[in-house]
Amino acid sequence: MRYGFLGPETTFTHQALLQAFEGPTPVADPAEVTMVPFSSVATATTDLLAGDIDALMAPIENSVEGGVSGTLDVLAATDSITIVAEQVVLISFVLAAREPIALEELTTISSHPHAQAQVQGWLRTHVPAARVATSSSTAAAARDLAEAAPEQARGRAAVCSRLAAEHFGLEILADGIEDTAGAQTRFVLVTREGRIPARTGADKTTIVVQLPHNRSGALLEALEMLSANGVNMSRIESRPIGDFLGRYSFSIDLEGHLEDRRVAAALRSLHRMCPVVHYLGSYPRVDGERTEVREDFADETYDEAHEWLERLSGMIAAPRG
Ligand SMILES: O=C(O)C(=O)Cc1ccccc1
Repeated sequence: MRYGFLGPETTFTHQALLQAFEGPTPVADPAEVTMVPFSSVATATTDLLAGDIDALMAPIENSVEGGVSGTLDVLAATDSITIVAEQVVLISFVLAAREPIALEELTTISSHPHAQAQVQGWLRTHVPAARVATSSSTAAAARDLAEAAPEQARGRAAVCSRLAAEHFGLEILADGIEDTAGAQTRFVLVTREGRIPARTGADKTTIVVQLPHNRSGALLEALEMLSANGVNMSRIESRPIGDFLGRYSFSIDLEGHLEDRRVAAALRSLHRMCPVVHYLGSYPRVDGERTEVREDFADETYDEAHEWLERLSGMIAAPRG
């Protein structure tokens, strides 16, 4: 099996993928997996859809910056991708260069846009004159600097993980330069085939919905369908659909599994109401936190209600004919 990730080795996405093979419920046997680096989530997604890779790890949400639009948009655009697992990685950055150098002498600092956003305060204070350049990943910034000709490496530094700096043999000029300590990024592992991992009792379900156009209170109505079935959300984000100004889809994480009657009932209601509901998958929560379900939202209660109605329906007289 071939699993894609934003490369090269030692990116945060690579760390998320390695984490997915550890712990009590590994997503696969690492001995059976070839890890394939990509330079963007978009190219990796094309290869996933074409069948060149079997799965792909991609960042979806950051505790500081919020949703990762590239991933959210890819997920919203296709029905043939399923999320099968999530991972959370603690994010901390170092500033690294080829040789020890005074911060005042730095002219260019390269990194991935997510990393740039998370260290911008530190860079403004400590290296205000340096230009910030974009790399395809934090580890790519470290690797490119390590491999550059000496005259091209002069005055340059990379923002990356300590692991990447050490792996590519760079000098760490400053450690822990993130503006928010303890920031985390959540990643999802997506596959092409529509097989849904079984319910564990500590699960999440991800959907993307488009609401009926120009209907006052449509979002409220949709949320009421979740609330009426005791379904809690752990993320909701709006993303432009792209065809007209003002048209948005909503990317939503729900607490629970498709196998939970309450989640299934909420999805049925959303399907009745919304022109588009993309079901993106149900998968185990990485924190293992089990969902507390009130008695009136328990599977048995839904089943009893269903049986009750079946009994009543059985009493309806056949039409006279
Ligand atoms: O560039 C990386 O290392 C990535 O995996 C993308 C990223 C960058 C910064 C925070 C989280 C993910």
